[in-house]
Amino acid sequence: MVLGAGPVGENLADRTRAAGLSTVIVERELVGGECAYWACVPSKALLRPVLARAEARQVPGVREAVGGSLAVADVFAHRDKEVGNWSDDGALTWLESAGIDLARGHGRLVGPRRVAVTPPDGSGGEERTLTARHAVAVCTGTRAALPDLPGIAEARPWTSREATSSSTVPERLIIVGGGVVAAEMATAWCGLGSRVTVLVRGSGLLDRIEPFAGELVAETLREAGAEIRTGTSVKGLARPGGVEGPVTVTLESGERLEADEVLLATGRAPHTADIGLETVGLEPGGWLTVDETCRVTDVTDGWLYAAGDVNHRALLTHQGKYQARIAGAAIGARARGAERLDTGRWGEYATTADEAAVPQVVFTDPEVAAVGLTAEQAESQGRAIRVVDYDMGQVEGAVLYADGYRGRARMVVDLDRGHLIGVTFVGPGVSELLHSATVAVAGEVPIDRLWHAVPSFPTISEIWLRLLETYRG
Ligand SMILES: Cc1cc2nc3c(=O)[nH]c(=O)nc-3n(C[C@H](O)[C@H](O)[C@H](O)COP(=O)(O)OP(=O)(O)OC[C@H]3O[C@@H](n4cnc5c(N)ncnc54)[C@H](O)[C@@H]3O)c2cc1C
Ligand SMILES: NC(=O)c1ccc[n+]([C@@H]2O[C@H](COP(=O)([O-])OP(=O)(O)OC[C@H]3O[C@@H](n4cnc5c(N)ncnc54)[C@H](O)[C@@H]3O)[C@@H](O)[C@H]2O)c1
Repeated sequence: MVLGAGPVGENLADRTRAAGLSTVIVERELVGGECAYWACVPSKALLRPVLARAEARQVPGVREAVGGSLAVADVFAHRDKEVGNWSDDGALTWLESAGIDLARGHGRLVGPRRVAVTPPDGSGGEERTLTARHAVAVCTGTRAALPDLPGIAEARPWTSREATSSSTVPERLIIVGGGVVAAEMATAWCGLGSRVTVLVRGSGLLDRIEPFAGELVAETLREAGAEIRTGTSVKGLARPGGVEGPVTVTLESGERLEADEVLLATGRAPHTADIGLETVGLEPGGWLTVDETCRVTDVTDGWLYAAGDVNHRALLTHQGKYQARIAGAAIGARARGAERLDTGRWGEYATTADEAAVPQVVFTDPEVAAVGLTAEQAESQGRAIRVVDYDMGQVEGAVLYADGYRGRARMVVDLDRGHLIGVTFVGPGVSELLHSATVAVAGEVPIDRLWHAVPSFPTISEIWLRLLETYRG
């Protein structure tokens, strides 16, 4: 039984079906989850035109043709199409073809292996209790975590949901936060025509990635007209004129800023407060701690699993789906009576990539793509490393891609193991470079062998050659 039909729940259900188990998935909103309707998909649909225009403006001969503003109505219409107009009809067809049953409603554990499903209000359905023969997998994802600010209810701030689904461009938009949602939404709404101000509590954007990435994104946002204020905390919100009026943001310094909307991009909280964890001896409301097969620790008989955002290992769709593939296979194998699974490092039933090779692309202008450890993270783990940086603007393929290409790459080499443990790129078009780095890190490809992986001329991939040449001296 799978609780939550986001990308992770869907994949886990698919894998347990493939393992021959009858599978039911419980979903209280839309099959497809946050990712499909209010996160990855709509945000990328809003960002793609902004990034395409930014790149085209760096190509002589094309620059002049794309000088104007975006056709925002077309951008929104395309976004709406990509999210199926917030209908899950397509996903239902897939569930049926995969042989997965759907129970619509809010799922809540009511004891070991038992889940009560409360149908949505007004559906006329009745609560029923389902019992799993083998396992229950919690894939309930997250919601926006909002700070406890005075005036927040009255101010009706945007969360990631409104920021990805709005079809109105606010004239002035304040974004609170400096993480991935803040950076991407600043890029999107600035490109769509809002005057954007980003209020960052810390010293810069994207502080979990190599510092040069956030610095270049901030520089580009500033050039596009956004204001990025670092070391700035918010004390309160207000919307004195009611819903139609502007919102006021009061800073710790006492300064007041006014905007038409304010987006709080201040992190995520797990959907675990109301799923009956207390009925199986777990604390409600927190992230679920799991082992390498995504089995929740401290549950007698090991029937409870948690995959995706809810276990807080890596809040990314692709990484959650990876966990789902492994957890689904482990549930299937254990149901067949397997007593020992290969859960060793990089074993068939181990989510090893979660700690060794998590890739992430941030779709800002320019794009940021990173996998594995930053230099600082590697050092704090006490690894003997060598860091190699290269200016991507010196690579012929990059210069041909965008006139005046600005970007940088870093590889972190583990000197004891002789392979890469982290790679970061920032620059136009780097998102499609990332998988080469992921293969090198997850495959632990010896750095001497990478020397024989020859990148084509003249592509941006020649950054690999430049990094390796610099390393070899
Ligand atoms: C603005 C934004 C942009 C993002 N962009 C990207 C991106 O480009 N790439 C990327 O990899 N990641 C991105 N992410 C992160 C990504 O959205 C999450 O990692 C991903 O959605 C996690 O999938 P999930 O299945 O674990 O959870 P979710 O997608 O949150 O799905 C959980 C599902 O469970 C349901 N549910 C919850 N509780 C219950 C219950 N009690 N009973 C029944 N159903 C329940 C929910 O209704 C939901 O459908 C983004 C996040 C945000 C906020
Ligand atoms: N392209 C992608 O892969 C993508 C895109 C969007 C989101 N995501 C995922 O979604 C997750 C959530 O993203 P996010 O940006 O909401 O969270 P985040 O944790 O990345 O960033 C939250 C930011 O809010 C700040 N913050 C927290 N509390 C605050 C407060 N009270 N006042 C001011 N600032 C405060 C933090 O300092 C941080 O800068 C991320 O983990 C990310 O991996 C991924």
